[in-house]
Amino acid sequence: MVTSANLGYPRIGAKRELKKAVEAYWKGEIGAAALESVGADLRAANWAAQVDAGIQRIPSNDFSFYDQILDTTAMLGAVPERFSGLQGLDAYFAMARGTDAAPAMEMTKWFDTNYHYIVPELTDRTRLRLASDIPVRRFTEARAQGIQTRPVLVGPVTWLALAKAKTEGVTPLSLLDQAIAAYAELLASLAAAGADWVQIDEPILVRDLSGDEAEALRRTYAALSGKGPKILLATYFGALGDNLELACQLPVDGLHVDLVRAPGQLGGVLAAIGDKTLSLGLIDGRNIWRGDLTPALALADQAVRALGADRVEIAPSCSLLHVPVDLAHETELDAEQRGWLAFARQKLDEVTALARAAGDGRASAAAAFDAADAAIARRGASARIHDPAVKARLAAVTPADLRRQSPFATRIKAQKARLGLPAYPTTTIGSFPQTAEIRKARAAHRKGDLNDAGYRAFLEDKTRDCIRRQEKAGLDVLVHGEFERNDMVEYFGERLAGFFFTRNGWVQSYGSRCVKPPVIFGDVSRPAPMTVDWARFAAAQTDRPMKGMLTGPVTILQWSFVRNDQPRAQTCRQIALAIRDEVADLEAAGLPVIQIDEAAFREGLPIRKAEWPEYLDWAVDCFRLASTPVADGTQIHTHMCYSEFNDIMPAIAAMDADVISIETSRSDMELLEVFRDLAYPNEIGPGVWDIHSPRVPDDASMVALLKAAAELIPAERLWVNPDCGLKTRGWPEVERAIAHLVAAAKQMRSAVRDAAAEDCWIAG
Ligand SMILES: Nc1nc2c(c(=O)[nH]1)N[C@@H](CNc1ccc(C(=O)N[C@@H](CCC(=O)N[C@@H](CCC(=O)N[C@@H](CCC(=O)O)C(=O)O)C(=O)O)C(=O)O)cc1)CN2
Ligand code: MET
Ligand SMILES: [Zn+2]
Repeated sequence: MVTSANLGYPRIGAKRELKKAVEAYWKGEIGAAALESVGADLRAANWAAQVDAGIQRIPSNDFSFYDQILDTTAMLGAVPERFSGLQGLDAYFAMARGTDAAPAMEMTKWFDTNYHYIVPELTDRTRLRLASDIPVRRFTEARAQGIQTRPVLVGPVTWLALAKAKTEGVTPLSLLDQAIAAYAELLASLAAAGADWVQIDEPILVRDLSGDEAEALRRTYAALSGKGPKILLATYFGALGDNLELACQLPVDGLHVDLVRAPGQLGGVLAAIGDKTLSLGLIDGRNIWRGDLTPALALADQAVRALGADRVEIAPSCSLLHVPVDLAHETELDAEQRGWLAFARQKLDEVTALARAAGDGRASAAAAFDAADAAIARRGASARIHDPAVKARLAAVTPADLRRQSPFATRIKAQKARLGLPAYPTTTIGSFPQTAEIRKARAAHRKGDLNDAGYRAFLEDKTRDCIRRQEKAGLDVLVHGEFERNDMVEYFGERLAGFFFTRNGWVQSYGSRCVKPPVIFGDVSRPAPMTVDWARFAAAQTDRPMKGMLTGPVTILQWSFVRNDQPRAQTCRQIALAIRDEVADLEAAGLPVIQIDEAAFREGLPIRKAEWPEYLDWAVDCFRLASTPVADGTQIHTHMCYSEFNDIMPAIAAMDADVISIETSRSDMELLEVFRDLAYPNEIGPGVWDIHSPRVPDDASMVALLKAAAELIPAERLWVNPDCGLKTRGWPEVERAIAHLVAAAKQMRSAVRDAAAEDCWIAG
């Protein structure tokens, strides 16, 4: 028999129950017991759905109130000292979100996904130990419901590899022995509780590994094997590549490989796997397209022939955390498009159909296979996918379309003359608080309870108010606030041809925050301007420079579910042309500054270094294609957040934006050393306010960050701005923080003036 398995299920709930409960807990509206009970209900419902689908290996401990890496950090007792006064859930959430007394821990992207994890912090005083038995409690909880689960653990080597050492001389791997001891204790408890298997995720096996990391993997699994339940080592998001032998030789009982991203690795894995069980990741856990079951079955058959049915499992490529919960809730999609899709719940059915067919022949799951074949064929043949005009326009793009008229040194003079800004100009990243009132109005408009004129008037009011507040605070370059946007990608998806979107296709992005990625199914074009009306309206409300606000092509690509019938680069170029038209229209409407956000530029980087140059080439070209149709005097900004940028600085420079605003405040400006070392030529706004935390920084802390920045970057090239947009914050904290931000810029300006006066004095 071939076994059906799952690696992880979305925990937010089909109706985002977890988000609502967690946010209610933060607001003090419900207590810890009520929150725990929502968590228990979600887990029970998820287990039931998997039993119902016929999944035989069902995960537990894939649930989390915020993030599974943070859970592991707490489990290993690696709570940073600044949170030591807090207990239980309050300590846990404080680590993620910060408190007035203790800044939050860093947050960054999980491999190449739009999921963010909380970065573990290690110091010379960190002592790892098994500080929590949550995985055992979850296992027992499922058992009480009659379900034998396979607990999921983040692997110790991946956890350490993602951690950041905060004191000199500490390297994460120096804590390996402590981690191994904690995991050994945990595995023993799981075995005692009745667990026969555990799944340990070591996705770092698809990265370029250092020799130390490879050695750490060997040491860890030599120590953990045979000490408790059987171990399935899970790898995903890519090929094992040069780590294939290593992965196959580790003394574990099973190995999971991603055959959606890397189908070509099956032969090599079969040759090297020895007597392990092999879990085949055949259903795409990163996209929403209906599975192409026939070629997947060919791979499964190959594995069964080589290993025998009893040693083969069929699974999604990775945890289903990265796809929406259930297509059943999409009642407004047209029948054709609906037939193209599979969300988490549907993917479970695909897994069981494949497992049955791999064990008992295709005929045993004929209906599922015939339906899948027909759906795939219909999608390929759909007339809605192809637009000859888009293809022709793309073919006609020339190198001149990728260049500004003049080099930066010339452009910046024209821009300075036009904008007349002070030193250390202040601005924000675009969005202002998306209050409950705004979301309610948008929901009412969508339902038809608020008509177009009423919604428009409401938004005009909010926009005017936002501009007044920015003027009052004394900001230099203003924004309109993005109140008309549900999300910076979904809004554009809704206005571009080649996209459709879902009503309830939510995916967790970080903590309680979710996104509803639009679906790119066909050639992309812009039927009409998307932002020009609002930009023009906003510009007319003030004498100060107004910044037009767009999302860039790479970010729209990265945060959508992308068609899988042509290379991503091709799709991205089509989006770039659409944004290029919008940029030209904003310039024609008189906007002197246009920001093109590329928040996901780094996230799109392939996991393997060997694939970086190709990606960076087309990603930079796409940004340039989108951003270059303007005159020298129009200032192009870009914005990036939430990533480690150090290793892609030359590409960021090659984008040639006049100004880049970039997230830095949680990492103490260390990023700017790279800007300095590379002699980054253009202007930079290093974020001085961590907007992902409710904590309001004072002006002194911002001045300290700016002084650190001014040590590294010439003052005349520095801007003052937050780390990211303000949509998740409330107005009271925003008003206080922007007042501090403007005050900090003024203090820096007076320092510039004093220095200038001193120069005069010396010269005189
Ligand atoms: N796509 C994307 N990826 C990203 C980011 C991003 O901004 N967008 N930023 C980074 C991550 N940061 C994020 C920051 C904020 C949110 C966020 O605020 N998400 C909102 C949803 C945003 C949204 O789509 N809002 C819609 C729908 C809101 C809603 O829930 N409406 C209610 C009704 C209104 C009500 O009564 O509250 C409903 O439909 O039930 C709107 O404003 O219209 C949330 O979780 O709550 C997400 C990610 C990286 N990745
Ligand atoms: N302009 C966007 C905003 O301010 C950029 C956000 S990047 C995640 O919200
Ligand atoms: Zn941002």
